[in-house]
Amino acid sequence: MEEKNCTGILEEIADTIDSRHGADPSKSYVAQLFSKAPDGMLKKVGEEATEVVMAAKDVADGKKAKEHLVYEVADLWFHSMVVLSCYGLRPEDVVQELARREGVSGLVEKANRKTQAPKD
Ligand SMILES: N=c1c2ncn([C@@H]3O[C@H](COP(=O)(O)OP(=O)(O)OP(=O)(O)O)[C@@H](O)[C@H]3O)c2ncn1[C@@H]1O[C@H](COP(=O)(O)O)[C@@H](O)[C@H]1O
Repeated sequence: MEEKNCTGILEEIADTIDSRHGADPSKSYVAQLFSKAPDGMLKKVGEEATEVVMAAKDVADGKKAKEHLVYEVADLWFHSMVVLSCYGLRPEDVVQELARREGVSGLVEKANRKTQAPKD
């Protein structure tokens, strides 16, 4: 399979997800998730996050191959992207935030969070 640029593929999937607003839930899984928002949509993120933790443990214990973790993280990223789209946000917004943090020690960033966190 042709390897795609990471940001490019995230943007393409986000475009598809965005296009599902108002779509028929019987024809689109993303439209189904939007129709269950917020609770049903957000519940999936919690489930997928738990599955990532379990997959990582299984990989660490040698019970599962590393690809299993990749598979579960892909589910988590996908469901997180659905939530972003629901609130008018894009993966580019997340990448921009990560870029802003790049090179800043997590310890320094943590200390700054108290003064720089987004306002409620
Ligand atoms: N990347 C994904 C993607 N990753 C995972 N999933 C779905 O996310 C679900 C993962 O949740 P689970 O493992 O809990 O599976 P499940 O039990 O079937 O899910 P539920 O019935 O509990 O919702 C599965 O149904 C997967 O098929 C995805 N569904 C869609 N996409 C992308 O979204 C696009 C639009 O999808 P549609 O709106 O369905 O056309 C697709 O072209 C893809 O690019």
